Amino acid sequence: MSDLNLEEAIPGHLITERTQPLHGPDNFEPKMASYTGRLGEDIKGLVVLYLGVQAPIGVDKRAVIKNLRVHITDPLVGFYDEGFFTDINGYSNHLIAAYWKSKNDFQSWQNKLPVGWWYAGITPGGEIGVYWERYEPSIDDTEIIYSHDDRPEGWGNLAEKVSKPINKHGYWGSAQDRIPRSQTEDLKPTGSCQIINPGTGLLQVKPQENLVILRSAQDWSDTLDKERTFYKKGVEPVLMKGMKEIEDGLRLGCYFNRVVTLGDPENAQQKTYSSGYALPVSQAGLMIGIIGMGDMGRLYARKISAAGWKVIACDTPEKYAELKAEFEDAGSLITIVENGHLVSRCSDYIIYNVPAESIDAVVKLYGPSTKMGAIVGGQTSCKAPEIAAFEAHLPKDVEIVSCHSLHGPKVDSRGQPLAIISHRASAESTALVTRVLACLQSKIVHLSAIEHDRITADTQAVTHAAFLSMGTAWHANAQFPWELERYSTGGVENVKINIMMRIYSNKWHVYAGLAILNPAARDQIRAYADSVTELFKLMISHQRKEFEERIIKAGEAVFGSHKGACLLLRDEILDQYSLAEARIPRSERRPNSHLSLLAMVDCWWKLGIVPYEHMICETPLFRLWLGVAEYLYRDRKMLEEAIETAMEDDAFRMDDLEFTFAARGWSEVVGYGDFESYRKRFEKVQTYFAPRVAEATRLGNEMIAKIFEKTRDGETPAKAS
Ligand SMILES: NC(=O)C1=CN([C@@H]2O[C@H](COP(=O)(O)OP(=O)(O)OC[C@H]3O[C@@H](n4cnc5c(N)ncnc54)[C@H](OP(=O)(O)O)[C@@H]3O)[C@@H](O)[C@H]2O)C=CC1
Ligand SMILES: O=C(O)C(=O)Cc1ccc(O)cc1
Repeated sequence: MSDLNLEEAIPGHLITERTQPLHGPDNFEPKMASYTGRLGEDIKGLVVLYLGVQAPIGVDKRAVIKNLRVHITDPLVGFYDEGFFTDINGYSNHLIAAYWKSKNDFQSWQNKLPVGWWYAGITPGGEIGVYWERYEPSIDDTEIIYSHDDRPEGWGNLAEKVSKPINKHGYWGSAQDRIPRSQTEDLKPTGSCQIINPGTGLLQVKPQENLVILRSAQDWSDTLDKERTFYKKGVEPVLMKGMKEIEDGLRLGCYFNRVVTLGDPENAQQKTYSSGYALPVSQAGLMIGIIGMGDMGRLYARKISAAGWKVIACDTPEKYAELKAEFEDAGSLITIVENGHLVSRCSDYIIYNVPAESIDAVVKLYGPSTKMGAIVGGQTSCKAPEIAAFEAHLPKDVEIVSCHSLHGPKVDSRGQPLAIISHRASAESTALVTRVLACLQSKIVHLSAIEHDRITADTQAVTHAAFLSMGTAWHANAQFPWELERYSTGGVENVKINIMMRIYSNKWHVYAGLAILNPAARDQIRAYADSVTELFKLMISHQRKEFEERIIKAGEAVFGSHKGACLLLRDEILDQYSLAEARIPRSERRPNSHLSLLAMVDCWWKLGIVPYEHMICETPLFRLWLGVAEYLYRDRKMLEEAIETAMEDDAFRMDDLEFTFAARGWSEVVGYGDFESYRKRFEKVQTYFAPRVAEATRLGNEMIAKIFEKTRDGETPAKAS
């Protein structure tokens, strides 16, 4: 090709001194000619708009398309075309692709139209949906390449002319080399893809910076006989196979790809184009390591790989074959290896998902194998020992960015808090971790390790201590609470029973680790046991005045500033999720002393904790626990009944006695830092309740999903009465 006098692919006025390396071999000469469209030098940036209408096949979309078309056929629109395709979910789509030469032109066009014109008449939840994808690439973010010099395509239709054969094509990475900005920037992605739901059925997706958007087209309308047969039989099937592969090809780095035929189904042209949204090469190339493939490791591996990142994972060597069979199916982006050394040496970002009490030993074992310059984090619920292990055993060139999903593995991660702890890391590496974990669609909270442990001591450890104590007390009294009339009273009792069962259905080490290893947690659990004991003593000695005053004072301190605010929970929802066979009508319900809740509020008051301030790290269980406490304290009648019952009614006395023993017992075990005694206490109760765990888990999941679905959809909770 050297005799063809190749033109530089980057337009002359955008050439600058290159500081980034080219991807091709030195003195590369393309084997065949390609051309580019030359846009006018006055063009500083473009606006691209894909306007789509989507509906099940057979549904008439014509009226909606007509409404869009009316406004697209406007002289301010530089170029547009229309086409159709069936998407990966089997819906039929009509797609208008429109291009403007400047933001000003686009804005002038937009200003003529009423707000929301393009979805006017669309009913949320109806059969027809519309989408609006707008991109505003600056001119040095664009490139065009053609195999022929007489077939403009896409924004190439805005060009003044077509070049002579160009120099940068025919090698891997050449597309990036043709983009003017790649002369001085590596075009690595920054930020994270975000999905925002502003309500009213609209969903906004904001991709990270440096997303690759491409339109590639084929036009066989001029082919005849042999050439057409060659295209139809030899080229198109292979092309379509490739298109299919990248259509659901996050593993190849492509968010999605659509193959559009120009025209409409009744009048299809002999032209197709595909429009794809790809991750930059660097994302596809990164390897995410997971050490520990238990409940949380699996959740992370599945979500991260589904978002297009390559994952390499291990658990203990005995589980290698079983995990390999489970995760390495065709097309999977997950590779299973025998041990953490193999994960560590090739991963760019490693997440330890192992029990908290073994974090030091596991990091000590695999940490030295960590790839140079990698990022390492952990999922354990208490950060002090995890960070200490990283500092002790990781090479100094390794960065540390930890995380903590504040929910169990069976809870939908969307909208739940996710703590990111950037401990020893550049802003870039923290951003990378944030981008990888964006696939969980959680609410990201950036905290230091110390802040994290202080807050979670309250949101998690004390909450768990209360429910653990309930289970221990019911077991000590040989009761299944849902079989007893006095606990078949709906609302608050349902929460107590379901959450108690939920905790005992989980692994003991999860709760032991976060309570025993977090010094703040130990102190708070002790304070809770003290509150339980002191209130119980006032109850059995009938010191009503002191008891009542204490309850009211604590309630004022904790809930006083939230009087007008919305309640976190509602009885109607909680009532639905009961393990009991018979439900007692609300009017006939026997009040409870609610010692566990009164002591919780008393403990918050004594420790000066305002639990609402910790909502940034709320777990589903904490939200429920605070929700029922709030519910009790803001319903004057219910609180008075609880005080009356605590003082005068012996029906709950035995339960409250055992609850007091249990709270002190758990506090002691945690105080001694005794994992083995913790395990024994936990498993004894776990075994007792095991027969009903499956059903309780289902109910608990439904209850949590319902409550969080309401919150996520922005529905206002009940107003306080
Ligand atoms: N479950 C939850 O609700 C949440 C848990 N967390 C935290 O996340 C971490 C993981 O919890 P979770 O997934 O629930 O616990 P799991 O017990 O389900 O998973 C931990 C896994 O790590 C494995 N493991 C232990 N040692 C090694 C090793 N040397 N190499 C590779 N794998 C190893 C364990 O194997 P084995 O069992 O054979 O020892 C187990 O399969 C814990 O620190 C927990 O506190 C955080 C948020 C929520
Ligand atoms: O919601 C809770 O408190 C749970 O029980 C689930 C859980 C357990 C451990 C964590 O570190 C985070 C969440």
